[in-house]
Amino acid sequence: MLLNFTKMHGLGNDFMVVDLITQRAYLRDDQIRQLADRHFGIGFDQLLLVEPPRKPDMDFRYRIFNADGGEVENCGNGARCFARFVIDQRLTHKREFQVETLGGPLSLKVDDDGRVRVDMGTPRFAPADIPFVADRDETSHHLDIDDRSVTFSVASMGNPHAVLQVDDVDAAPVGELGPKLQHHPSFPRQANIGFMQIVSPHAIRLRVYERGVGETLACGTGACAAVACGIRRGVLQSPVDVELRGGRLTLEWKGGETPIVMTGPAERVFEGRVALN
Ligand SMILES: N[C@@H](CCC[C@H](N)C(=O)O)C(=O)O
Repeated sequence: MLLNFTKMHGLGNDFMVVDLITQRAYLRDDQIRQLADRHFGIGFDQLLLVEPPRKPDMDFRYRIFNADGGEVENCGNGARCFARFVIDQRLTHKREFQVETLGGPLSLKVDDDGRVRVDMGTPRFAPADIPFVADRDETSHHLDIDDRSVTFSVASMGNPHAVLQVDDVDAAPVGELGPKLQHHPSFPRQANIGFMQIVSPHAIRLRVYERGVGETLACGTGACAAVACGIRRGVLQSPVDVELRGGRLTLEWKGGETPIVMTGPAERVFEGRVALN
């Protein structure tokens, strides 16, 4: 069968977006891995599926699959692309709408300049919510990896994150320490590993080694987790500009039970049609 799709990106974190409202398809995890392959497939970090809502108060169901074929709870850059996609495809006439994800509901709003604001929900820090194996909810945790003690904070944005503070993000051991911490048994569902350099209380630089993908050019939920952990530790103040390898996001968080709000771009790259084997 032939499947219509749109290739999009949010700051270089790239997506295959599939409308499953006007067409029907089921993608197996081996098919997702093949499509995600940058040499033998289309190439993407995540597959985003646009589906009808299952709950009456929601506009759409937003499903996310990593390049390794695993379904995940949330994707921030994907949420902005999702919002642009449903408007461009005329699947809604609204500029502001609610979507259900595996990680909970999100509110999306497309501004007149095309940038998208996403209410990403309330960050959670309790170890059980990540999930992370620890006795207590603390702002910093430690693990021994290869004979050195690694210090980090943890947060859930629906999906699991660990955030390490580094002096120079360009020199950070993202490709070496990222996978080791990500697969540590203390993270039973693995985690996305962020390396954060603090530039000022209102600006950070960030690289993220993502679960199910590896290092990406940007991670929206990783940006939310880094800012939330930094504000909770008292080293950052809202609003915070987050410079990722693919560009910049703005994050606002008033703390406590309030939602974290992310603003950034969403770009269409091309339309295509692919045969599913
Ligand atoms: N790139 C995303 C996060 C995608 C999911 C993540 N890899 C996970 O496994 O939780 C973002 O922009 O948030």
